[in-house]
Amino acid sequence: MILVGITDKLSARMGEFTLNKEKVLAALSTVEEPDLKKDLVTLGMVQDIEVGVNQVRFTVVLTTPACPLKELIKSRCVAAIHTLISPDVEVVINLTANVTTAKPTGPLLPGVKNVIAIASGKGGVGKSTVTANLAMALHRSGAKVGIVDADIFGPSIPVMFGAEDMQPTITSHNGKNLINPIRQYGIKLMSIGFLTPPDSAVVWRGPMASQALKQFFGDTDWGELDYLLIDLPPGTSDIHITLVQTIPVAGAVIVTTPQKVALADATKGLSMFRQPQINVPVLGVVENMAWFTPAELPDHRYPIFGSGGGQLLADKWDVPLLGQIPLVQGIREAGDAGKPAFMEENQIVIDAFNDAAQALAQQLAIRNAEKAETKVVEMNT
Ligand SMILES: Nc1ncnc2c1ncn2[C@@H]1O[C@H](COP(=O)(O)OP(=O)(O)OP(=O)(O)O)[C@@H](O)[C@H]1O
Repeated sequence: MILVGITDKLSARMGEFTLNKEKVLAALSTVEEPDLKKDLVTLGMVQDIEVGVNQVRFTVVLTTPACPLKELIKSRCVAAIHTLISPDVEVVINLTANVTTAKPTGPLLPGVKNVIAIASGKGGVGKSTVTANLAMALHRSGAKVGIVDADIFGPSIPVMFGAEDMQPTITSHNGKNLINPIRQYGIKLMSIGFLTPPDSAVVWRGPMASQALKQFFGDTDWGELDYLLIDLPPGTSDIHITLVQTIPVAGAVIVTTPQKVALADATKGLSMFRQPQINVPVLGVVENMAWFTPAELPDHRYPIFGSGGGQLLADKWDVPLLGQIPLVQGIREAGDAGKPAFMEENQIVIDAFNDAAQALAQQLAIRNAEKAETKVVEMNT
């Protein structure tokens, strides 16, 4: 966070208006954070006010660098000062972010602010693709991001990040050996794929798989992260239970494709998080392969898997539709080439993942402001 010196005592008398820190605070206390429904001053989002001659500078600390409302908040701050103090004041706003968390600092993942589970009812709907590209979009916005590939039986994150030949190193911290996650394209990654030889069939029994997942949290040095995305196996499994019992999960995202058969499965996946003994808030639905857009006709949308399914699912469970990702050949090609499609130059793809990432970060900020502390789920199994 950039800190600027505070000149709280400086007040400048300009023509018919007085400019001082108190007046600026009073004006900004009329600006509501649209999602959190409280004013910016009460929320502690205004910092480092500096008053100069006919000019005011201050910092607005957002709840996420991926905030989709940044420009709106900025323009409302300017409008409040112009309306309540004077239209002649020059307003300079520095936007920064401090990602919020509802997670207590515990022995596991002490520096990780938000753990987000990415789940799907059915296999092959593009859950790993969505996870990889959401991670890239959040990272580009300025957030610190990691991915745990919890798809123990079919890990695809190493391939999607061109990291299948990489092996994590081990470092000793106070006598304890910790795994250093792989770092690729600015994202920290951990996957069972890094610990087993490529092409070897991994035969894991349930308890072994759960044990491996626990290591990704207990024995991995994640450092500081704003968002740790967990790419879960499709459906419902022991891995899901292990996850919520091991670490506090802030929320879940359900990835689905629009057709009826996928929705029935997605409903099962979603309802699992809503079960009282699991009780992980569902942050929303991402509809993948929402329509087909050919490279040579970027304005065309062919709803080959039907349309409106994601919205239907979201409405049924009263959660937001976070985004719709088109079926684009380049997304598949990029995944196979080991570079998430978000890094390529297809603006349609970049916009789709950016919108979904912003909506996700926004829902999480609302969840962190409204809901109780994130807890590990305790169950008698
Ligand atoms: N929007 C898209 N456009 C084009 N291809 C896509 C899209 N989303 C996913 N794919 C491709 O579909 C295939 C399956 O995607 P992915 O591996 O992400 O699915 P998954 O749900 O994680 O699968 P699994 O059930 O094996 O975990 C991959 O080849 C991927 O590149």
